[in-house]
Amino acid sequence: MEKQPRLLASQLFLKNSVFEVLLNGVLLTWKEIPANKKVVSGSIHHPFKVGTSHSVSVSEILAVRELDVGGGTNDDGRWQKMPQKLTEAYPYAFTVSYVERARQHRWRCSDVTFHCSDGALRQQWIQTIREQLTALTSRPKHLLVYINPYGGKQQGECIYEQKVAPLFACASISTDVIVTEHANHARDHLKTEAELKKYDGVVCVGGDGMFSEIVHGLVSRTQRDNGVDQNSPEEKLVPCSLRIGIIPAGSTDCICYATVGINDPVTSALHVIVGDSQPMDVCSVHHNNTFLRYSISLLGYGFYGDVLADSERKRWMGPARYDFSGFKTFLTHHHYEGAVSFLPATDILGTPRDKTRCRAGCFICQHNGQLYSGDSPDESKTAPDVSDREYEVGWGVVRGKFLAINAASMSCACPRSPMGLSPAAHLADGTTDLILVRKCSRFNFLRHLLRHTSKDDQFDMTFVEVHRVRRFRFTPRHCQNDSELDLRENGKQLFSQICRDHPACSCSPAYSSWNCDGEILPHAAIEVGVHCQLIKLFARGIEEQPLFEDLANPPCAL
Ligand SMILES: CCCCCCCCCCCCC/C=C/[C@@H](O)[C@H](CO)NC(=O)CCCCCCCCCCCCCCC
Ligand SMILES: Nc1ncnc2c1ncn2[C@@H]1O[C@H](COP(=O)(O)OP(=O)(O)OP(=O)(O)O)[C@@H](O)[C@H]1O
Ligand SMILES: [Ca+2]
Repeated sequence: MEKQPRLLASQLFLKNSVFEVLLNGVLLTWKEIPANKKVVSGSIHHPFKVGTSHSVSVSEILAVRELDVGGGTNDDGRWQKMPQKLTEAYPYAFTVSYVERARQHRWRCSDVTFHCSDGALRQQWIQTIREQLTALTSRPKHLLVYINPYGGKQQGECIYEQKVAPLFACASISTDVIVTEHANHARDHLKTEAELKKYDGVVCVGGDGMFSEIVHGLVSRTQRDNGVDQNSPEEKLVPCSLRIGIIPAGSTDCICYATVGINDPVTSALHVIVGDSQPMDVCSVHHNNTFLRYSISLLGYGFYGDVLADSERKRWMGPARYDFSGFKTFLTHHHYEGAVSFLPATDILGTPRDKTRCRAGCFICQHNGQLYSGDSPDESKTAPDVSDREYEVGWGVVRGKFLAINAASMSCACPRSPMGLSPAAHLADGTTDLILVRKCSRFNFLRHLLRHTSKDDQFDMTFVEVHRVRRFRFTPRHCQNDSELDLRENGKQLFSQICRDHPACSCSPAYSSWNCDGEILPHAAIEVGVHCQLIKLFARGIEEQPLFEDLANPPCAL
């Protein structure tokens, strides 16, 4: 028989008033008792004050602890402003720490301290709250944390020590912390050494690149443990069981921003503590039946590939390198020729031009996710999920000259572009939005880019098309499979020589590079498949925000 949550109701002191405090297994509620109804003596009354009421979901309580009123300070050393009369009459106190929502999806840790005259009553409250927190089985108890000391503004260690570690300690989460010593340290440790059974999740402190390392480590380890060959593009991959938390300390932080709504370390730490879970699609990228990389946010050829390639040489500039290289790449205005073939997702709900957005508890992700990732018990594997009907409808092909070819598996919202590259994309629907920006004038491309910073539709332009797809391939013009790399190198040398000789000419090099979540891929010809809900994050998707906050950011158009 299921154990009934214990119900507790008491009159307790909070600040200078008496409150009716109720715990029912779902909510902790405290409501000020009007002065004329108070039954406890010794309070300092405010007879004309209207009673206030607060509610906190038990699932968002972080911790409860005793408070030593006599000592005058609480656990973290803060001075308690209690009138002496009250501390004498109600010397037993306990503090509940809980999640409080602030503006723009920010979460904060708030404390409320209740006082009573009876030590046994205090123990009963503390014990009952702790029992109800223990019953929340989705909460992590032991985490493996990787810190990239060189991501973003190189603040990773400091952010973790000052903002995150104290919250984990408060919530009784134990951690093993590894400060990485080189690139791919976290990936390789996860892939081969880490004792994953010990942990309830993996947390990375860094940016999208650091997150990508964790995904590669965990996904590769899971496939190896289950005998799945990553080199086959058709292979169904086995989903990872451990959730991943991201404490943002990078330059773009797009995965964090698009799954939480803000890149704020405290908010992310609180999502980890309450044990949130957000499934995410992962794209696998192959070249000639050889696995190259996974992508979770952006696969970009042309503009975003060139921005990244240029910005990697300017890491010393920190996050500003992207603006510098972005401006330079915009002026360069190179286009690239090739063919994009793609398999449209036709059996799903939603299109890239929808006005609705992927938000916490997204119905479209739930619906589309169930189509192929199999809720049936014998279908434990996830897939490059394509229905028979979708195969019959078949592949489309677009050939031409492109300024940019982007595949956004999620919105790619980030502080630079709060709506993202594809505002209606979904985190976990098993598709990616393929955005093709054909060669156009600099002015038109600028109009397109600018729309990423407002609510205007960046796809509503004649030279832009967008398709929601399950799989796609790109073949650059002149590509001959085996000698592609040679061609790329020779091509680059040839073109850079020509352009040096003719600085005024507007010719473009034959090849760009793929930007795969901030890493350069070594091949231009690639094949991509989406694996629906392959990983899970300690997040819940962006929560709807009150209307008044939305109206604070009116759109602008060019
Ligand atoms: C006129 C202003 C237009 C602003 C348009 C901003 C669009 C920004 C869209 C950002 C999408 C980010 C997608 C996420 C990619 C991550 O997996 C990856 C790793 O972190 N980050 C980047 O590749 C980092 C990519 C960073 C790209 C920055 C591009 C900046 C373009 C600036 C163009 C300036 C033109 C000005 C002409 C007067
Ligand atoms: N100790 C280390 N020394 C050098 N590089 C590292 C180290 N640890 C991780 N890295 C690499 O640093 C790269 C960048 O890290 P990260 O993603 O954290 O920051 P960023 O690139 O500034 O931010 P973003 O990816 O959000 O744009 C990653 O590709 C990662 O592999
Ligand atoms: Ca998706």
